[in-house]
Amino acid sequence: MSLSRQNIVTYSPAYTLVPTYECFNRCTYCNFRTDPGKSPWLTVAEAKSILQQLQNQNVCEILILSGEVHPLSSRREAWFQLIYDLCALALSMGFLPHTNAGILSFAEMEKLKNVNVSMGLMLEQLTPKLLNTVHRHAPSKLPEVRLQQLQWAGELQIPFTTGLLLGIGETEDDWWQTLAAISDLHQRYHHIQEVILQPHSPGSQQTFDAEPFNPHQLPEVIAKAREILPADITIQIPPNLVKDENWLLACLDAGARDLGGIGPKDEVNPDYPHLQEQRLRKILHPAGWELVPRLPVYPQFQRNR
Ligand SMILES: O=c1nc2n(C[C@H](O)[C@H](O)[C@H](O)CO)c3cc(O)ccc3cc-2c(=O)[nH]1
Ligand SMILES: C[C@H]1O[C@@H](n2cnc3c(N)ncnc32)[C@H](O)[C@@H]1O
Ligand code: MET
Ligand code: SF4
Repeated sequence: MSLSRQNIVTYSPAYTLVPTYECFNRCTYCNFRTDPGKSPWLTVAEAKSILQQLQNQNVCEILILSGEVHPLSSRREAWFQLIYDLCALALSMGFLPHTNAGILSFAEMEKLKNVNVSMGLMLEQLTPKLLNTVHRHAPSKLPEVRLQQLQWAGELQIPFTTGLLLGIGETEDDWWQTLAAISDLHQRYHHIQEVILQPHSPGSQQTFDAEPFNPHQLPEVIAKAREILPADITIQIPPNLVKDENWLLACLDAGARDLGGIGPKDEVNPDYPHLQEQRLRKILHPAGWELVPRLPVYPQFQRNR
């Protein structure tokens, strides 16, 4: 690698499609979900008209981010088919789909592999303590179920994004254990392309009454994560959740090298708008960083389709 490339920070010009906001889980930090049956689903026709407007706008990634229909619900199959059809549509229009639709069966994951360039699922935190608090009514957040998703993605050789949600009642030791688990799985399957360190950021819809994760702690977490994770995993931080410019720069100094998907709306944290790309450049450039767009699949994972 040439010296000049050491000061590069990447981001993915992205647009988020939401098949449905309805979710049978009730994570208390969630600002996204509605109750089952309470939100109309996105139609393929609506998605097509959105995607047509995005053509020639330099957007590559279509993030398909969804609330979850219960695996035993009679509506599960239609839900899955919609997600599949949205991915296939995006691909056919020249975009690169990345799906995070929560917990999938092995067969569902195997099918989605054919219409995604990469996929994602946050581990959040592996400590079972959270099942008594923020995840009490969220069966999809069982630690062993989420770890198994990462293992299946490895078996299927799907380039994968995962991460930690920070500040939801875990301890520092819990961070290192969750990171070590990601590291172990990657050493077995070599499929994790990036790890998101996502600071809990309270929004107007959530019931979880806690402070935002202290951004001043983030550089320390990143530095330790850099030590725990294999060097070929990139650390991603969401710039809209790290408001202070100096702390954003401190995160880069600590080892973060990617700013994730940047688009018109952060569907998970709608109360935290993204800075314009030009504004970000103005913050990063004086500090010696070059902001460069990337695809939702990292070069080392790119295969001919
Ligand atoms: O704009 C966002 N993008 C989110 N993304 C997308 C991410 O920033 C990247 O665009 C993708 O990882 C593809 O590179 C996620 C992807 C995942 O697989 C798992 C969780 C997230 C969470 C967010 C998020 O909160 N906001
Ligand atoms: C899609 C991902 O978004 C994250 N997520 C969900 N709610 C919040 C919040 N209030 N603040 C920050 N991140 C959140 C979770 O980690 C989830 O897996
Ligand atoms: N429901 C999925 C999860 O939590 C993805 C969207 S969260 C707003 O993993
Ligand atoms: S965070 Fe994901 S799983 Fe949890 S309630 Fe929200 S949409 Fe559902």
